[in-house]
This record gives sequence, C-alpha cells and structure tokens, in this order.
Amino acid sequence: MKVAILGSGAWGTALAVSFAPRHQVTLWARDTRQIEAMRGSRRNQRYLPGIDLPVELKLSADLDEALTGVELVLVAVPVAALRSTLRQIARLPSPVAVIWVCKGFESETSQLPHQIVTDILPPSFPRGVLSGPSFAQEVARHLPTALTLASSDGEFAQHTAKNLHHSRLRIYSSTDVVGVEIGGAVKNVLAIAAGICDGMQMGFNARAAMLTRGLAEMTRLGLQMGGRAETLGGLSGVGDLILTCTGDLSRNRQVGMLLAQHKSLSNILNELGHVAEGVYTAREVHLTAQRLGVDMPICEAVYRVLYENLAADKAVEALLSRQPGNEFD
Ligand SMILES: NC(=O)c1ccc[n+]([C@@H]2O[C@H](COP(=O)([O-])OP(=O)(O)OC[C@H]3O[C@@H](n4cnc5c(N)ncnc54)[C@H](O)[C@@H]3O)[C@@H](O)[C@H]2O)c1
Ligand SMILES: O=P(O)(O)OC[C@H](O)CO
Repeated sequence: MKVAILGSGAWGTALAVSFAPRHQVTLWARDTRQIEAMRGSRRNQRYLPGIDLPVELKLSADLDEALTGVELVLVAVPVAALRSTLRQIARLPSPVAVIWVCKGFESETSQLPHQIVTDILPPSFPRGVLSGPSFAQEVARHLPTALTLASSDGEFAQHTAKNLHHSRLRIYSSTDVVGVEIGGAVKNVLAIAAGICDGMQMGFNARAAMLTRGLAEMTRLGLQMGGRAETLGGLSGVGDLILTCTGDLSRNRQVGMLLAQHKSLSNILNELGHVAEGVYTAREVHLTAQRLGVDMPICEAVYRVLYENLAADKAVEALLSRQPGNEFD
C-alpha cells in the first residue's frame, strides 16, 4: 500500500520505521532543513535519536509529492496542527483514506480530533483514529505493541487494521471513535498527575489509587460524550493510562515530575522539546467537564496547577482532604 505519513516528530517517524518494510512509505516534514538532515544521516536526530531509518523509507518536504498517488494518509502532527494539515489533504482531487494518531482536545474549540476531521474533510474521505499504549521509541525498535484503529465505518476499520497489522504492531479494530479518543486525551492529563505524585514520592499505593480514580474520571467523561465503557477498559483507555502514568518515557509524566520540583511550566516545555498534549488538553477537559457536569477532581487539580498557579503539593493535599463517597457513584 502507498502511504504518506505527515509529521516527522517522534510518533510519525516511529510509524514510518515500523511500516516502511511492508508498505511504500513517504515521511513528510514541513521543515526542509529537517528533511535534508534526515536524508544525510538517515536518522531523525531531533525527535527520535538513535534509530536508523530503513533504506526503503522516502523522505519529503514537498507535500504534493508526498501525497501523489497515496492510498492512505497517516496524520501524525500534534492536535494543534491537525486542522491546518487536514486542509491540505481536503484539496486532493479524489478521496483518500485518512487516519490520525494525535491524542487530545483542540485548544479554544474543545473539539475531539474526529470533530475537526468532520469540519474539514469531505464525507467521501474514509477516516479513522489509531491509538493505544505506544511509546515511539519502542515501536521504532520493533518491540511488541498493540493498538486500536477505530472508525464509524466498521468495514473500513477492519480492512485498514488488517492492512497495517504485523506481528510487532498488532492492530485491533473498533467502531467507538469517541471512546478511543477520550481515552487517548484524558490519559495525558492523568499522566501529569501521576508524574506529580511520583515526583513528590507519594509511593506506589498512591499511584495505584490515582490511576484507578483517574480511570473512573475518564470513564465518566467518555460515557457522557457517547463512548463505550468497554473501550475505556481497553487498549486506548486503561492500556494507555497504565503505560503513560507508569512509563518514564512519557513526556506528560515528565511534565508532572518537573512540576513537583516547582519548575515553571514555560521552562518545562522548553526543556522537553516535544509536545505534551496533556498540558493543553487539561484546560479543555476542565471546560468540557464543567459544561457537561462531570466530576473530574484529579483532572481539575492538574488544570489548577498548570493554569491557576496552585502548587503541586497543595493540589495533592486538596485531593487527599476530599470526603470519599461510594466508590462507584
Ligand atoms: N511520541 C509518542 O510516543 C506518541 C505515541 C502515540 C501518539 N502520539 C501522539 O502523536 C502526536 C504527535 O506526537 P509526537 O510525539 O510526534 O510529537 P513531537 O513533539 O515529537 O513532534 C511533533 C512534530 O509535529 C510537527 N509539527 C508541529 N506543527 C506542525 C504543523 N503545523 N505542520 C506540520 N508539522 C507540524 C513538528 O515539527 C514535529 O515534527 C501527539 O498528539 C502525541 O500525543 C505520540
Ligand atoms: O509521551 P507521551 O506522554 O505523549 O505519551 C506517548 C503515547 O501517547 C503513549 O501511548
């Protein structure tokens, strides 16, 4: 299959490395200098250091060239760049299948990625989301990973999952786009909370409690927005929550750990050098939960640390002083 991957950050590059031996893949970056550097070294030293790019992988900074004759476009830019990237795809003369891999809510609009896709792409373009527990560095090293590909068109989801699946990148299909996207978005906010918790050395018990109560928050919001409970208990929900809250490779978790050291958010983001979607999604989850009347105290605490200058230790104390009710209300 002829595939274009748009976005040459850690995730776009890792997917390109994983798919290139099996498909005709072109990896596109908007930055010509980045593509030139990658062509020279056959590495993406800035975003995915230490990984050799397969010889078959084509690299391009020319979007028209990358999209010529493709059967599938994988959009691997952050949520903030999804809308503008989709506009480029929407002008193609004939429909092409589009899969997005970003995780979060769009800032300002509080939209999920599939809603942005509905805004921009003509209905004739088949579409779906690919998500699940997947650190780019591990996928690029061909370590076993399992993902979910969801589309409201179940046949498209099944067919595309089968085409992309291989033994080291197992791809399950689903029709629950909302559930898959809510899991991917909310786990990033909860990973910041887990980083704060671990940065303050609250212990393993606290982390397990935080993760479980966080799952309850994710599930409440997911159900309220039309997702299915089983999805939130699957790879893109609890699976990704466990990975991101416990794995030190998580950028969102790293943000939380640095917040626990009282570093400023702007310094943390400069230091990180990669997107941490939970930082932007925390604000949209706060607004969405308020609008829908969903109780999400852990996500709310993260929002207040990020945007209301609440100290991380004060946020933890406030959470611990809440009166517990029935666990499942
Ligand atoms: N890194 C992972 O392990 C991983 C795994 C699964 C999903 N994701 C998700 O994938 C998305 C991308 O993450 P990443 O890890 O690749 O981020 P990254 O910070 O490593 O790279 C982001 C890339 O997007 C590019 N970009 C930003 N704005 C752009 C625009 N307007 N047009 C074109 N390119 C633009 C940047 O130049 C950069 O190459 C995020 O939503 C993230 O949550 C990441
Ligand atoms: O590094 P993070 O926190 O953006 O997480 C990466 C992936 O989403 C994990 O599945």
